[in-house]
Amino acid sequence: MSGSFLVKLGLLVGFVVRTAPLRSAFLATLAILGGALTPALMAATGLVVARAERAATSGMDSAAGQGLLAALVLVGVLFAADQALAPVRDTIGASIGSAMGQQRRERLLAATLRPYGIGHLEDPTLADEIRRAGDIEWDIGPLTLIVGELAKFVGLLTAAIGSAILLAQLVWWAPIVLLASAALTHVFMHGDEYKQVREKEEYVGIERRADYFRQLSLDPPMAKETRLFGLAGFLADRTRGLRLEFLSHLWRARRLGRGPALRTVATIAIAHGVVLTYLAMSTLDGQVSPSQLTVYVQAIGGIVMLGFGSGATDLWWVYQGTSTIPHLLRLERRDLGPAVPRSTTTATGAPRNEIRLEGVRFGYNGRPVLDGLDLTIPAGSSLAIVGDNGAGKTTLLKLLARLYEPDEGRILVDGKDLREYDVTSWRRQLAVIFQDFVKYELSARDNVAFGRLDSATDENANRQATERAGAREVVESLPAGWDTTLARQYSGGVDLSGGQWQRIALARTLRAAEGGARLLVLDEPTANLDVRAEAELFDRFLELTAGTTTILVTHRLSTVRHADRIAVLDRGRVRETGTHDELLAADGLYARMFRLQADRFAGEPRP
Ligand SMILES: Nc1ncnc2c1ncn2[C@@H]1O[C@H](COP(=O)(O)OP(=O)(O)OP(=O)(O)O)[C@@H](O)[C@H]1O
Repeated sequence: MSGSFLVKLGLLVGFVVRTAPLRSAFLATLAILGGALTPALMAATGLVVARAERAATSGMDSAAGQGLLAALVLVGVLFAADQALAPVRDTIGASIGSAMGQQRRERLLAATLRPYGIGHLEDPTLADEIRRAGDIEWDIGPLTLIVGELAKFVGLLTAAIGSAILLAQLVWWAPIVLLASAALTHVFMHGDEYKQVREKEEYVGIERRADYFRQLSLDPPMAKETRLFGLAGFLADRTRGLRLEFLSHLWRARRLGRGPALRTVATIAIAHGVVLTYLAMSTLDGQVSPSQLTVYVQAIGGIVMLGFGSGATDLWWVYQGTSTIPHLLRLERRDLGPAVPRSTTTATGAPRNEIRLEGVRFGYNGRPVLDGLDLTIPAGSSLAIVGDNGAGKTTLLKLLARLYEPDEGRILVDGKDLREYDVTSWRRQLAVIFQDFVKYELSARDNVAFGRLDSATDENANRQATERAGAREVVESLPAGWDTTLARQYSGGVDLSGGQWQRIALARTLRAAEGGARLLVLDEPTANLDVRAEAELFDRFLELTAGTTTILVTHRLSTVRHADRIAVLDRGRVRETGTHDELLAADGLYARMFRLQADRFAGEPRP
């Protein structure tokens, strides 16, 4: 029980109170009331014993007999009240707990969504911190249970204080000795467990890794590959191994060594020996009556409860519960990246003239990907970007979408730095399909309508975009049409082929374009289509989007020739730009790439 525990406890209590002030006050009252019932019950039992002695000699009809009956009724009422309070306290505790869980989820989400970029989401230290601020699943109970446990512990503490007051009537030092012994034995028996909670926070990485293994085994798109490679058993073994590694730390901490066990026994023996001997001698001397003896023996139990049994368990839960809130608060304070900057410069209607990248440098973790890149994209034209794997094509698109900001250089849209524009309005000008576009496990309608959420219910627009993307037949073939969930894991759901998915994603982008997006960005949009479908679709696409600025990334150079201009990206820079014919005539990098692909398709290598 360190000072830091008390600070964390304060944070937890603060969180509880702010989440539900009235319910918390009611729960605290119930907990204290419930706790006070315990010493009251002890005193009432003493009364029963005292009156029973007198009633035994004077009979039940006597005043003493009536007094005994009254004392028995009192015991019954106190006992019933004790029993009735517990479920009410647990119910209120659980309701505050679930409100806290909800609050925490919302605050976690708000903190991680606040930055407008995505760089922070790729930071492993943040992923660990999110896990710590959430419920660490393994062996730590959900926050929902903690409030009830806290209330129970407050009850036990009240009961222990009441018991101490009762016992102090025997001799002032007895409660002090027993409280000290309860605290010491708790530390001897559970000290390592507390240390372990602190250490467990270091192991969230193991837990994340095990979650991933589980997902690899169970998530259908991944499971198909892992089964084929015969990885199922291996993954199960690795998951089990990681879990055991994680739990072994717990077990080691929980194993009660000989030293702590001996210290515990010795502490109890000495403390209880001293108090009980004093009590026995006082009873034999006639200073303590049998009824007082009954009360004192129970009071000893009431104090000791704090260190053992349910008191220890409650405290343990509370301790674990206190570990998550500081992480949440730290995460909220942590600089995860700039929040959406306030700007009154709307990007609506941009780009009208051009997008210009000037000396753009950008890298991940200090490793440069784009290195002094210059590129101009006239508004209303189509540009194809080609380059080897890893050349930085997708990275360039992400910079345009402001998912990252350039480390150096700038991106100008109509002569103004992109950073000056309001980021939300700029993103509304974009319609992007990334290579790894999202296959929403939702209805076909949602999958298309998400391109323009503010008019998602416009069925006509959804249909038109789908028709234009060549996805009408895909939707028509679905068992429940637009309402079909595009994932087999849901009842009535179906999965689509890679090409069908791509058409649906294209429909989503067109939906955004028809809703007013001015810059269409397609990262390998036709990689899953057959050659004929690709040619048809791309011709149609450029025709439909004529006048809209279009950036297309592709490895298929047969597609590229339809674009107004082509930019070749290599080693972080644009090395060549021009039309297909100009670049072939220049006989540079593009010409070499084109010949290589043409040879492959022709099947006859040229010299
Ligand atoms: N989120 C990321 N974190 C760290 N490195 C990254 C990240 N995304 C990409 N990279 C690295 O940046 C480089 C450029 O990646 P990028 O995806 O932009 O290339 P690309 O030209 O689109 O490649 P491809 O043709 O294979 O799709 C690669 O070396 C890649 O490993």
